[in-house]
Amino acid sequence: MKPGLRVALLGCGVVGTEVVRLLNEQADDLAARVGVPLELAGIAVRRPDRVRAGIDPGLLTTDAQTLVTRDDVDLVIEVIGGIEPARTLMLEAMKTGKSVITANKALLAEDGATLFAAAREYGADLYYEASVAGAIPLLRPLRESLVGDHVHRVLGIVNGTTNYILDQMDTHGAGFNEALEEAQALGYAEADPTADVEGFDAAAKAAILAQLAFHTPVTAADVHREGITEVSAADVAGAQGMDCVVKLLAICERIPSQDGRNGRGVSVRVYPAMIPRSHPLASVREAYNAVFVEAESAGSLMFYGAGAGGAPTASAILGDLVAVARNVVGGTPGPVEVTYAKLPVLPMGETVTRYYIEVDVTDEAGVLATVAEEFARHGVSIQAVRQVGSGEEAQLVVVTHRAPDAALSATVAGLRELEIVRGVTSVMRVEGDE
Ligand SMILES: NC(=O)C1=CN([C@@H]2O[C@H](COP(=O)(O)OP(=O)(O)OC[C@H]3O[C@@H](n4cnc5c(N)ncnc54)[C@H](O)[C@@H]3O)[C@@H](O)[C@H]2O)C=CC1
Ligand SMILES: N[C@@H](CC=O)C(=O)O
Ligand code: NA
Repeated sequence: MKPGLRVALLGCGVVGTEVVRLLNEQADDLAARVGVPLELAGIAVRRPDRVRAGIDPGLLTTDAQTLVTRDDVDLVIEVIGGIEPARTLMLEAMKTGKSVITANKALLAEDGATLFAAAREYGADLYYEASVAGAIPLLRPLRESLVGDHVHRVLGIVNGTTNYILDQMDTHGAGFNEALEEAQALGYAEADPTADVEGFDAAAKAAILAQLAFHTPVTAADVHREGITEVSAADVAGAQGMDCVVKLLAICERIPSQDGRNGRGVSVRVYPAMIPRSHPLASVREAYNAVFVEAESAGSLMFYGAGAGGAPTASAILGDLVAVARNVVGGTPGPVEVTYAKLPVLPMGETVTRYYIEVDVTDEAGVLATVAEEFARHGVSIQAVRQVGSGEEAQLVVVTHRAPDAALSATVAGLRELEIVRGVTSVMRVEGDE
């Protein structure tokens, strides 16, 4: 057989361990698929003394910098996570002509431009399927299969940890912290789970998706982000009362304009929202992910599968590894990102959404009219309103029609100022309906 391609692995945690296992277990098949064997040249770790079953201790090093620049290394897999030293290591690898495979959405969403520029400059491949929606082939379809189409919208559940937590709260009445601990134990959560529960992880993925879908530069800082830490048992119960379920959604939309096909700009946002139980996303349980892509000619496509966890993520990495290795063997580099469209990312206030609002009110004549007037004052049309309880317990539950988010939040602020309002107890956007 021809000489093999030598692979450096950076990081050997939840995902890295599974990458090593698959590389070992599937060595013969991978060699047959690529045309040459793939051999592990070294594994950069922080704690080399830790016992790692099935891993040759002779491969371990704490010197990642030297590993990525070694002459006998052809390809680099980065599964350390975070911004530094991951960025420097990947840049060093590409500078020395090595292609890179990464699962690092945080870095791609913060400074993908630098990485893509280096890939272009040094003729290296940069593949990152594992960075969004774990095992689900989603980036390659956007990057290759759909690159001849015109994508209007990408919408879905892209964070396994938060979906696991919300699912446990909905189906078992579990508490937030208890469900988060389970998700961590199952290997779904980021090293710092704040990235999951505050929506940073989903926002990074939304930025990557929007950039690919709309061929326009989008970074994590452009994404409107709300996490699930404020989602209470009462919100979940409120959703159940509406025959809805709460999901953390990532939504990337091209906002139409009167003139011009590209649209006025794009809206990229992440927030918990109610969706009807009849919606396909409502049945996405545990740490699964699901994403709809709506494109002009292809129509609506749905991608579903394991969005987190060591083995599923390693599957996406191995897929990229084989693709990149084939490119190296064939001497044909993979696709290079283009962000020619330069569409503005529109402020959240201009995005059109719907709200579900629960208001504690004094139970007296004219209250409904006063509340309705506040909505009207901001040009927000009410779709449905009902009173729950009476006397001290009186509550109005209002669901609006679609309106600019700025008008909806101004309405909520106005409601809080009304004398007859004792408190606004739940505010949540409603998606997947109307
Ligand atoms: N766990 C999951 O379900 C998924 C993770 N990812 C991404 O994959 C990457 C890795 O995630 P996990 O494996 O879950 O994290 P992890 O925290 O389990 O593993 C990261 C490993 O890198 C090591 N490390 C950190 N700095 C290092 C350095 N300078 N040199 C050598 N080793 C270093 C850590 O000691 C740790 O063992 C992250 O970018 C994450 O966002 C992507 C999709 C799913
Ligand atoms: N922490 C992430 C891991 C995959 O990207 C998640 O929970 O989805
Ligand atoms: Na993926």
